[in-house]
Amino acid sequence: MHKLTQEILKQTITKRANATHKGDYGRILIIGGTEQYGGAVIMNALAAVNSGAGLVTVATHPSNFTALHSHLPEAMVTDYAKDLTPFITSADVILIGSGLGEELAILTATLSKVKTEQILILDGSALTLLAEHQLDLPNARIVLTPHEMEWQRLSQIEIAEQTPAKNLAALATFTPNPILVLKKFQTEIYTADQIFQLTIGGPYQATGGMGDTLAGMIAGFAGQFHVSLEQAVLAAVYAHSAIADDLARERYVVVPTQISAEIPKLMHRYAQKDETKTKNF
Ligand SMILES: NC(=O)C1=CN([C@@H]2O[C@H](COP(=O)(O)OP(=O)(O)OC[C@H]3O[C@@H](n4cnc5c(N)ncnc54)[C@H](O)[C@@H]3O)[C@@H](O)[C@H]2O)[C@@H](O)CC1
Ligand SMILES: Nc1ncnc2c1ncn2[C@@H]1O[C@H](COP(=O)(O)OP(=O)(O)O)[C@@H](O)[C@H]1O
Ligand SMILES: [Mg+2]
Repeated sequence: MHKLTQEILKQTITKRANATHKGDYGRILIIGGTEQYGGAVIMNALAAVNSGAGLVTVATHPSNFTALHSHLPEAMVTDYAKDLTPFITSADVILIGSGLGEELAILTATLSKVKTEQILILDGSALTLLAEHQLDLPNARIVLTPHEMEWQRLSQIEIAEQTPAKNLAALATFTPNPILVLKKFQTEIYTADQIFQLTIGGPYQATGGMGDTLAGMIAGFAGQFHVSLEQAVLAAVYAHSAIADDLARERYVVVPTQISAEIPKLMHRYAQKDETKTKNF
């Protein structure tokens, strides 16, 4: 198992070229947020925009539009119950599932429209629905972001039995082969043949919305950095907990929206690598 270090951020976060525009930094479509769980997509979107995503559209229940815009006027919105085909077609990255609740039809319609070259991140309720209804994954570049209970539902491996060998074997049964971000204390990231472990982060992150924030960061990094999907995912996972650790030096708990507010500062430090060699992150 490879331990993740800040090297992943040094390798991934680079200075932006001057002659670029929002179209160069990823078109992200976020789908989720029932009436009850609107906060989940707000946290996805806050994280994606603060990670540098060029254009973010949120397809959600209309009751969430005003709250989303009051937090984030940068995001566009659409009703998730309408035909999302044009939004799906034009997206580089689709993140579906945070706060999606029981909206199975929205999930299956999305899975049927995703194209091979697109990045599809499945989080939260999408993972539970996948497991409950034994849905097939579409042919796309897929990232699964379950916590241990969601992975138990998907893999049928009890939490106490979730060893690296068993997790890899379960992952091999998925087609196409996804990247698995198994979230917990010391999150593990599984690719087809390698396992990476996060050794930073801690229980000050145990707040609802922390995973929604991570999913938005993965979307933002994957849409923006021209590195492998695996590298973008690893960098987002590391950055999320590096910020939490830094904030936790002066806080008992770190809340998800505080993490999003700090993302541009962390990215700035890594883009200025040579001036920050002595800093913690
Ligand atoms: N403000 C919001 O709108 C929020 C919406 N959320 C959404 O709510 C839906 C349900 O997600 P939940 O995760 O709450 O519910 P789940 O029922 O999927 O999982 C939570 C259960 O798993 C158990 N568990 C065991 N190991 C765990 C681990 N390592 N990490 C987390 N839980 C573990 C918990 O004790 C709990 O009983 C998702 O779609 C999620 O995105 C949550 O993100 C919370 C915040
Ligand atoms: N004790 C802990 N130590 C380190 N990280 C934690 C701890 N508890 C939670 N986290 C992190 O917080 C996030 C929680 O994700 P998740 O359960 O999906 O949250 P939510 O769905 O409420 O947004 C994951 O990234 C997880 O690794
Ligand atoms: Mg979650």
